[in-house]
Amino acid sequence: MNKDSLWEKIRDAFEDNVSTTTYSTWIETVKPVSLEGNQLTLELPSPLHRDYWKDKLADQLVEYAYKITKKDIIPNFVLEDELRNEKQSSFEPINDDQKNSNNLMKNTHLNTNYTFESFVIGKGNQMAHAAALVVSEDPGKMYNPLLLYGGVGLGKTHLMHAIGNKIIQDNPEANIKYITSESFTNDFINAIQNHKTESFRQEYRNVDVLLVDDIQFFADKDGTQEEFFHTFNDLYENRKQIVLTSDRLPNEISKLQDRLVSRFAWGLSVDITPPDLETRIAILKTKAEADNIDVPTDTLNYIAGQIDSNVRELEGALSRVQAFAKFKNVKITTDLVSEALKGLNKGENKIEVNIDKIIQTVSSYFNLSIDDIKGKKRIQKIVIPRQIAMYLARVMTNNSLPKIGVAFGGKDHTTVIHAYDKISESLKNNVNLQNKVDELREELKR
Ligand SMILES: Nc1ncnc2c1ncn2[C@@H]1O[C@H](COP(=O)(O)OP(=O)(O)OP(=O)(O)O)[C@@H](O)[C@H]1O
Repeated sequence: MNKDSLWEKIRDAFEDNVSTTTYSTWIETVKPVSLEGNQLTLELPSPLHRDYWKDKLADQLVEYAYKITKKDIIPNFVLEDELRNEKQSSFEPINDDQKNSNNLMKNTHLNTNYTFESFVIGKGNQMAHAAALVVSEDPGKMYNPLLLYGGVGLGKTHLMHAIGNKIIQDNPEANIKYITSESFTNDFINAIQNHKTESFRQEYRNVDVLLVDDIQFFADKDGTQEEFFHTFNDLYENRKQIVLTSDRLPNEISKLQDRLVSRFAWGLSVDITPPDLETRIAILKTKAEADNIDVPTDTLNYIAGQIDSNVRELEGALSRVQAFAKFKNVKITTDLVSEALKGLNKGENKIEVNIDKIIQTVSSYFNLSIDDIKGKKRIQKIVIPRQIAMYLARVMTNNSLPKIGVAFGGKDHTTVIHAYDKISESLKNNVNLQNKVDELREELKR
């Protein structure tokens, strides 16, 4: 693989995982310079970019590069003018120590920045935090598996790493493995191809703690599910701790085998919901302090009021403001923030799934009119699509139940709950419905 194709893949991985702001500010501005051995040299436009990369993105880059190449790629960040002056020799690649300070511990793939100390507790994540803490203090005992679920960017991965970091801190000998379900799948496929399934099994079944991120991507992959089922059983029987994250409850993941769904429910499942205003302010305060950024309180309040989707977007907004102020060489004020975040608030920069779009998409998918979906007709042909639309509104948007009810022609919130329960229940064993809901989800994300 050459520098360009490797960088392209890494860039795409970032694009899928960061906000548009973060992507356009920090990722798109990078140019690959060379790939020599394991060292990937990247050119960045400013010292600020280099600080940001080293601080916030380098560990993610190493992780993506590892997934792509199965090698530990070492990033080397250089600036445009440094390259021009051919002073490259003064820019050492990141050595192992620095890499650790870039928060990636090689053996576990844990991000050492994601700790309980750096996690702000609020209404939406209180339970998840408490459960994670219990698991980290006594792994393999109380809640096994622990499943953290909820929307994107709400801190599931953070808590999962915090568990791993705490266990390592208390017991440096502990064998901890963090992996995304996609990497597990890739590892498994590679193992089959290279006739190394035995060592694959050894690797996964010899751990004390297995942390698997984003299990929704197991959907549809029967062979991997089968393998994971055995891994799970083995670890569980040996009282090893398993922690899982997912964007929804396992029974809502269509094409996840029933035996996995039931095992995942053996322990404790806790959801994380979007942070309220106070929590968002507290998170911003913590981040600003950690990064040594001087932001007046009312300006922080303003940012928290503008960005209400998730914590990742919130962090992206703060970074954008910071970069903006540095480039302009001015202090951060509410006016500056308003300029920096123009066009960005309320998730405008991502594909928005709102209730109206859901109603529209579902009605045309089933060849019905919008009035049918919003109306009161009780014939089967309409009732089911209406319930599917309500279900999607509940799982794909952050609207409250009463708000969803109102958008569906002024229905009571109990109707929405009923629709949600009905569809969730049917999704467990109705393959036809699963396919329809999957197709609709895809359509809505387009
Ligand atoms: N309560 C919190 N306190 C401090 N930081 C938080 C909190 N919640 C989330 N974050 C930060 O927000 C960012 C996104 O969180 P994280 O990656 O854990 O989300 P996620 O729920 O795993 O999302 P996804 O499903 O997209 O992987 C991280 O940088 C994390 O540190």
